[in-house]
Amino acid sequence: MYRLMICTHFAAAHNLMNYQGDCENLHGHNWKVEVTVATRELDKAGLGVDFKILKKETNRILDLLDHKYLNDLPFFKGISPSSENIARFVFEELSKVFQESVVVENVRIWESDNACASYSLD
Ligand SMILES: Nc1nc2c(c(=O)[nH]1)N=C([C@H](O)[C@H](O)COP(=O)(O)OP(=O)(O)OP(=O)(O)O)CN2
Ligand SMILES: [Zn+2]
Repeated sequence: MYRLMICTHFAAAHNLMNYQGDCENLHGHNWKVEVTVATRELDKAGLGVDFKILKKETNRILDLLDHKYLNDLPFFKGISPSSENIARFVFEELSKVFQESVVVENVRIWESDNACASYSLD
């Protein structure tokens, strides 16, 4: 199995729902996003998936979040826009993009240099 990972980022505002503390107030982050996909097959160029395509498709999804107030977006209606739920959103959207031979394994969302959450099917 080949595993590929790309890193990208977005910036947005949010406030956690049902949370008591600073993070219930409006604030923002520069989130770092790591996406891992797996494939058993390589194309004639020796690529599992072109990193350019993986970045482009991930960034297309992140554009839905970038410079937005996450709590206002349809996906987060009634769902707290935590790093966990952002990871699930990116995972589910990206999983719609690729054929069966390319499996999205993990999406990791870094909220700061020292705190991250990830989502995978396991
Ligand atoms: N499991 C999670 N815990 C928290 C999340 C989250 O998404 N998943 N999010 C937050 C808040 O968004 C908050 O902005 C982050 O708070 P905190 O970790 O305290 O960030 P700081 O920058 O203040 O970190 P320090 O290391 O204390 O400076 C909270 N928890
Ligand atoms: Zn936050």
